[in-house]
Formats: sequence, C-alpha cells, structure tokens
Amino acid sequence: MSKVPVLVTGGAGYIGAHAVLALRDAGHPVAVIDNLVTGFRFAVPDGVPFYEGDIEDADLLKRIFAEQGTRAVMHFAGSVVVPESVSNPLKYYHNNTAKSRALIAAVVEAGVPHFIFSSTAATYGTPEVSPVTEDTPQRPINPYGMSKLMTEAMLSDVAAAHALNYCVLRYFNVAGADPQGRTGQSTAGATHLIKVAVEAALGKRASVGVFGSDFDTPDGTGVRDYIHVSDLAAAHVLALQALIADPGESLTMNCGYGRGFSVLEVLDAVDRVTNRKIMREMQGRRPGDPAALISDNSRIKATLPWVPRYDHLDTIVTHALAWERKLDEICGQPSARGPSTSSHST
Ligand SMILES: NC(=O)c1ccc[n+]([C@@H]2O[C@H](COP(=O)([O-])OP(=O)(O)OC[C@H]3O[C@@H](n4cnc5c(N)ncnc54)[C@H](O)[C@@H]3O)[C@@H](O)[C@H]2O)c1
Ligand SMILES: O=c1ccn([C@@H]2O[C@H](COP(=O)(O)OP(=O)(O)O[C@H]3O[C@H](CO)[C@H](O)[C@H](O)[C@H]3O)[C@@H](O)[C@H]2O)c(=O)[nH]1
Repeated sequence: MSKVPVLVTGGAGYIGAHAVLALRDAGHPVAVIDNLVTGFRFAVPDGVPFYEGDIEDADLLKRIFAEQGTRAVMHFAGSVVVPESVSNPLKYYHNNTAKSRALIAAVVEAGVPHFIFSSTAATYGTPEVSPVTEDTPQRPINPYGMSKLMTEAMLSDVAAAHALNYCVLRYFNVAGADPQGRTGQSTAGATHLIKVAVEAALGKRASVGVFGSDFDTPDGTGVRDYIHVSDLAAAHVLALQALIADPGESLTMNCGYGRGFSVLEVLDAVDRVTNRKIMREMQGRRPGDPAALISDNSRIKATLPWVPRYDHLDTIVTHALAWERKLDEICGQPSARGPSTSSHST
C-alpha cells in the first residue's frame, strides 16, 4: 500500500477528524487546514500539522503543499446545514462552491495528483427510486445540495483537462463516533437526529421532535440510511488507494449501508441502549425532507475492498453516546473549545 502525504481540509470538523485518524492508522502522513468556524482545535490530534486558515487562501495552500509534500487532498471543509442554505444560499455558493473552486485551482497549480470530495445524498433531492444508485438523476432541492453538485461538476471538468484524478463520495446519513473514543461529533447546536437524540438521552434537551408521521413509510416517519462515521472514514482511505493505483481513473460512489431506519426506530434504539425513555414530540414535516433516502451501495462494494465494521444501529448509537459523555469532560475545559490565536501552527 502506497503511503502519501494527505492534506485534510475541514480536519477539525466531525467527519474530517475521523478521516485524520483513519489516515494516520493506515500510515499516511496527514496535515489539516481548518478555519475553525464549526470545527475544534482539540479535534486535531497532537503531532498532526495544523494550519488555521481558509481553503480559499492560495498562498497558504501553496506553502502547505510545499512544506508537507502533499500528494492528495481530502476535502471536507464546508457549510453543512440544509435549512441555513435555504435562508442564506450565497453563503453556500461561496463557502462550498466558490472556495472549492479556489482549492481545486491551488491543487492544479501545485500538481497535487489526487482529490477526494465530500458530497452528499442531498444532491439527489427527492429521488423517485429507492434505493438510490449513482446514476439516479441529481436534482437537488436546496442550495446545499446544489452547491455540492456544482463542485462535483467542476471536478469532472478539471480532471478531464489536468493531471488530476478524483473520487466523489456521496454520503448518506453519517452518525456515530470513533469506537476507541478518540473523537466524535462536537458540533454546537447540531440538528442531526442521532446526535440530537443522544443529547436528549443525557438530559441536554428536554425532548426530540419527530418531524412528520404521515410519510409513505412503514411507521409514517422518515427513513434514512445511517452510516457509521468510522466506516465512512475507512472508505476514504480505500478510495485514496484506488486513486493512487489507477491515476487515469476517477470515481463517484454512494456511501451508505443500503438499508434504512425510521425516526421512531432510531429513537427506540437510543432508548434501548440507554435504558431510558426519551420524550418524543410529534411535529409537522420539516420542509424539503424526503420520505426515504437509502443508498444502493453495490458500486462501492464492487470497486473498493470496503467491508463495513459497524453496520448496526445500536453500535452507532452506543458510540455516539460514549462520545457525548466524553464531550462533557472536554467542555469542562473552556480553553479546549476556545478559538486558536495563532494563524497557523505545525
Ligand atoms: N454530516 C453529514 O451527515 C454529512 C452528510 C453528507 C455530506 N457531508 C459533508 O461532509 C463534510 C464534513 O461535514 P461535517 O459533518 O464533518 O461538518 P463539520 O461542520 O463538523 O466540519 C466542517 C469543517 O470545515 C471547516 N471549514 C468550513 N469552511 C471552511 C473554510 N472555508 N476553510 C477552512 N475550513 C473550513 C469547519 O471549521 C469544520 O471544521 C462537509 O463537506 C459536508 O457537506 C456531511
Ligand atoms: O430532531 C430531529 C432531527 C431529524 N429528524 C428526522 O430524522 C431524519 C434524519 O434527519 P437529519 O437531520 O439527521 O438528516 P437529513 O437526512 O436531513 O440530512 C443529512 O443527510 C443528508 C444525506 O442523506 C445530507 O447529507 C445532509 O447534509 C445531512 O444533514 C429526517 O427524517 C428528519 O426529518 C427528526 O425527526 N427530528
């Protein structure tokens, strides 16, 4: 297996921090760039060069590529809140699309040959088929999904014109935390169901709203394909190997387990794991929520030697809960969450 220096953008965020661990565990040298808008300095492990800065900063990127000998970029940095993208679309087209363009330009300029991009099932919008294959028409129903789809298109065009191959990974619903408890989701004011539910189980919220119970699903609540964040991180490391092995080939793959759980099934799992009962509040549908979103994962399974290790809802919830408890200890140390004062540190 080739080991190449990798720059992880957004490596102080939830999924990026898990990718940093997976890359390190696999023996790749890793560096992180993050502007800490939603990420945390404490999420970057000791010994990983950390550059506090923005992915649109061409001079900084040039310096990082030179200092680190970067051969691949894993691009997680971005804005991720769907309703916010509806109320403030220009923020999403700026931070996700325009700044991805700046990053890709710096990558091309420096001759970095491999690029892995965090895309999303939100690019499919409200698909008419289930499960969703990579060839299902992409019709985003919100600016977040469109901002990501535009970056997919840029990568495809740039790879055709320059010496770059890429892998687009379209994540379904990412949840859970590092099984060894090294990192997890620390996002302030999170809206993701499993994070919200474990916060409620630990008394940080009074209840969990169930957004719609009249969907065309077995129990009427929304069905999603929840993928453990560490299985997702492992897929990134394998995708990198595939890009290195065949520099003429680019890839686009769904990341999910190919099965779905309803909101009520998720809340039942949290009750089961904690042996408590979370208060549920039945509410109306959230705008733009599809009834069900389940991946067809046959392509990733056929392309990569990817064998999920944590495809079990109770395991995902158990790991999310363990991290939520640990987060209380970390938050007890205010300096750990405070903004960094240096422009970069290595
Ligand atoms: N969480 C999910 O379920 C999910 C699903 C599909 C796709 N994704 C994608 O995965 C990626 C990571 O999401 P996450 O859940 O870890 O979110 P996150 O907010 O925890 O992480 C994003 C990180 O990027 C950093 N960042 C944002 N803009 C930046 C910029 N301009 N320059 C430098 N750093 C910047 C933030 O500080 C943060 O650390 C995102 O691109 C997101 O769209 C997430
Ligand atoms: O408090 C909550 C939160 C969520 N839900 C429901 O739980 C399901 C999952 O909702 P999430 O907010 O956890 O996730 P989404 O499916 O809305 O979206 C997530 O997964 C998408 C891909 O599937 C995109 O990538 C998106 O960025 C990411 O936030 C939905 O049916 C939602 O209506 C609730 O009932 N109550």
